[in-house]
Amino acid sequence: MASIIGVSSLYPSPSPDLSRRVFPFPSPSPSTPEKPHFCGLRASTTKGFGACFCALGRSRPAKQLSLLIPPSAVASPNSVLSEEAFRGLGGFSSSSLVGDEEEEEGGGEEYGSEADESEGESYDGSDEELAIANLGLPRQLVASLEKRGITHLFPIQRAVLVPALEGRDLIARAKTGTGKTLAFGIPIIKGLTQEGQQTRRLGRLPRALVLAPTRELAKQVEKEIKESAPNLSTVCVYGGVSYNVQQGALSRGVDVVVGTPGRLIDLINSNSLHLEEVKYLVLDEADQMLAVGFEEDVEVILQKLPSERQNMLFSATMPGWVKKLARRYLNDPLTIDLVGDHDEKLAEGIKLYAIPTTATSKRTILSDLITVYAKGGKTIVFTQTKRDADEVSMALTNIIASEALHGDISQHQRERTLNGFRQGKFTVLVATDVAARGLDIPNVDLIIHYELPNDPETFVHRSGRTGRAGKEGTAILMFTSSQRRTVKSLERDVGCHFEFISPPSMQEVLESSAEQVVATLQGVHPESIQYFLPTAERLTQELGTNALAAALAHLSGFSQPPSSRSLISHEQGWVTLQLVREPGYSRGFFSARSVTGFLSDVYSAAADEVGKIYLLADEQVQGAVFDLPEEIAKELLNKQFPPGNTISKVTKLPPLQDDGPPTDNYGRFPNKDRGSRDRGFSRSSRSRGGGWHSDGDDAFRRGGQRFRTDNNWTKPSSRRSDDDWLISHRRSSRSSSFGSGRDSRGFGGACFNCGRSGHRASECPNK
Ligand SMILES: Nc1ncnc2c1ncn2[C@@H]1O[C@H](COP(=O)(O)OP(=O)(O)OP(=O)(O)O)[C@@H](O)[C@H]1O
Repeated sequence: MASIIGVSSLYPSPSPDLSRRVFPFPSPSPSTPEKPHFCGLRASTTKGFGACFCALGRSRPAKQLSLLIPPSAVASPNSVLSEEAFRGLGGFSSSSLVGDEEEEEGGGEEYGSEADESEGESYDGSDEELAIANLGLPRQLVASLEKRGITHLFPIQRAVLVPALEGRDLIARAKTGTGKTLAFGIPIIKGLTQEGQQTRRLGRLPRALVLAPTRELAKQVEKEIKESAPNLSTVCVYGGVSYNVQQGALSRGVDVVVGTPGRLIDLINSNSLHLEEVKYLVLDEADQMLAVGFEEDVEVILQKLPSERQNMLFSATMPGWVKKLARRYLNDPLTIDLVGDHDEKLAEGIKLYAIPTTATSKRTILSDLITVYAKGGKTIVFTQTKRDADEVSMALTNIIASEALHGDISQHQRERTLNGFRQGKFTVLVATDVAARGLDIPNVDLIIHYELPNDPETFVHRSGRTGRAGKEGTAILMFTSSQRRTVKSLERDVGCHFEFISPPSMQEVLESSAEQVVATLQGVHPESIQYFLPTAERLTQELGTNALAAALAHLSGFSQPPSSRSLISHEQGWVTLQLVREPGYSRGFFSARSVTGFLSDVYSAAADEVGKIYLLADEQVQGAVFDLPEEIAKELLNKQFPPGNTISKVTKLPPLQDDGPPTDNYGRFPNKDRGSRDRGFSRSSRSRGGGWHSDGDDAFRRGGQRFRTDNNWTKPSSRRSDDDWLISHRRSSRSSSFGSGRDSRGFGGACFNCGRSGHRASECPNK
């Protein structure tokens, strides 16, 4: 028999020899997520690369699908016949899809004739043909899937089904949340179920083995298989928990074992797990096995398996080790790639935003983003380090219920946390990348990359925790100004596009908070309401709608008025003001120095304390916005201004010149300072780990984490002074430019009177 190695998610293959054919391809639409349209095949094979044409089942605009066959990843010319993956479902109805009910229960009535007719022909998929009930699958399987709302195959499931049922070895890749688990699960469940009751003896040895890189993923695969096939015995083995329960389950007899490599090896070595009857091997997230240092363990396990088996390998990328695995352990594998090399790697339905931040403003912005963008739904915030995950979660807890998840948390607590999050007991999970891969948590609305991920793959996997199974979701990337280039690289590498946003305004935060409170109020039990009616009536009489407004304010967490907040840095206690100079009063070139000069003339304390200054983008109007501490701003607004100049507090930022003028060294931070800081952002400083491990027995096995020097992909520690730089930039602008004694020799602004730099208006020679 052949072997199946697992299916992982997606990612652009680094292999330069990957050839691509692009085909119109329907994908699950948010409106009908459960009914993706499938495609048949009009094959063309050129230079050994398989290709298929997928015909749309309806008139929706076609999406692009590519079927990629990297020659280096496959074992023989045969295996590049990837059109096999999309052969009409009818093509195997007479053999592979023979319903086991026919054999076991005399059923199997629902598949056949139509499919038979399409054998060997192009296949124009339709809802009917993708209906799981029509595929001759075990009735129990169809019923349990239907119970979970799974009635039609997803694309990767469709592509894998035929070759898998024919016993082919497979290498597969598809986007996040597109149903890869059932892509291998359905054929395996069918195969095992078909073997009949006689194999269900006590103490039976496992016939299917699924390797997963993390405990959480292993648990999830186990859950998916258990729920789909309650008739089979599925056991999950992983580290961090006692051996006894797992050994007991294995000894009672098992059909499917799902596990992480470390614990699997321990159980094999202790004679608790015997692999000699394994017929199906799935290697899920194969490239991640490499990334967390499991390559040796995986090979040890593969060598212990019977040679007659079917292998399915799911891998987002094809690093050398995965290719070597495929060559060494797979038999003539068929490669199915539903991601492609150049297309967007993110699942559809994920809306992407990017937001510039600084280290100090991050946390305030974070809670506001969650309030405004998650709208009370589930959010996962990804940090780079375990410490950050703890700290961010702690800081959030005062505002929104949140929990941390990372590798230093005990396995039991990790499971409790994940369950609580799944069940909606709290709405914000702050996690390291331990949660980035594979976790399937229903209805996560928002992903926040609190720090940039280490590489594009991690970005895709983190983001892929939302927008699953055809649903919609939002991902927001927080970055500092020096990480702009990395954000651009990310767009290029992932084939995505960010919409750049500003921090939510206080108004938006207040409105969203109120909306969420209103939604919560709608869930209050009518009986509870009765208890409070008399008080509510009295309050309404006394205070009118103010009573309700006060309740909303309190429940929104705004019992006290919101403190002022900069619109530029989003720091609390700061206010953003706008200076506008009327055209008739122009004194030539207007720059940030004009602002500092103006301030020093009007109220020197303001010049001392001014934060970032941005010029207005409006060519017709000379002006700028700038930050001041709240008290100083109040004082300034009470001053008399020279004619033609207005200063006002703004509640929304006007259009600004991008990043301010490049030569702007208001506050004396010439670009060379920035450059030298950037140069300090070196490879050697990037040594700290990302803070997660995948298996307690294999704690802190890691390796393979990569970073790019070409476009600034960062290791966790690269956060170091990047953010600090921004802060010191502004703070030292205060101390160095406008330092003690306000010595005019140290004056870094421009004269308000003549516009030249180096002196104040009071000392202007043209006065
Ligand atoms: N045909 C289907 N119809 C409806 N829902 C499905 C279907 N197949 C799978 N699902 C659901 O879609 C969700 C995502 O599936 P799964 O976790 O297998 O995705 P994945 O591709 O492995 O994602 P990732 O790459 O992130 O690991 C699961 O909740 C699963 O139950």
